[in-house]
Amino acid sequence: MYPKIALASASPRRRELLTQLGVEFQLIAANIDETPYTDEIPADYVQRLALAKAQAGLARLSAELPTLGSDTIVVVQQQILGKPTDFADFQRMMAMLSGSVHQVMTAVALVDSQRSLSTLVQTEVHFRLLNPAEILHYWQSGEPQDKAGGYGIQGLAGRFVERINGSYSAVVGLPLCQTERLLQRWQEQV
Ligand SMILES: Cc1cn([C@H]2C[C@H](O)[C@@H](COP(=O)(O)OP(=O)(O)OP(=O)(O)O)O2)c(=O)[nH]c1=O
Repeated sequence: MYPKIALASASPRRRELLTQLGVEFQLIAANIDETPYTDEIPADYVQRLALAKAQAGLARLSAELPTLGSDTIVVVQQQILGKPTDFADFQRMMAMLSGSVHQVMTAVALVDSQRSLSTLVQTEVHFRLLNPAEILHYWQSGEPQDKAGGYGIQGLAGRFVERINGSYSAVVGLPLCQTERLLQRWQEQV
């Protein structure tokens, strides 16, 4: 149904979500510098990274395919939370998320040497209050370490989430509905 694509990602979640769409894909590594520019706003940052991942992946392919890159960030009090570097960093993040509302932004970009399409999906996530014992316990589970904002809604941290307003799959790493729409737009343009 959709053209075969390349997925420029090392994330197992993105792999699973793309499989859910029934898209045939090959994996390609895309290592990019994720440092934000000075004064870069979160929406610009996440879109720039998704595009950079897609372009880096495309550049490594031996035979060209439309290449998809994606990036997810957690934004709270105008700050971008990436992956926690250590326990102290994680504690700082949990203190900001506990009992409050934050935004999860996921950008998706699809590129080849001729064109580029992208989308940005924003979801509001409401966390209940967290206590120090469960924060320590959660860190020790090993789940927070490779995740933006230090949590996985699809895992043990699901219990912290009172409600969301937006796309669940976007929080996990790839918005299913909007990504499918992107693939449809890509095909229609040919
Ligand atoms: C908020 C949240 C993030 N995440 C994940 C999604 C992303 O994999 C990760 C955010 O980091 P990213 O830098 O977006 O992606 P990544 O480094 O894991 O993979 P890639 O190779 O594609 O760059 O956090 C969850 O799995 N669940 C959640 O609830």
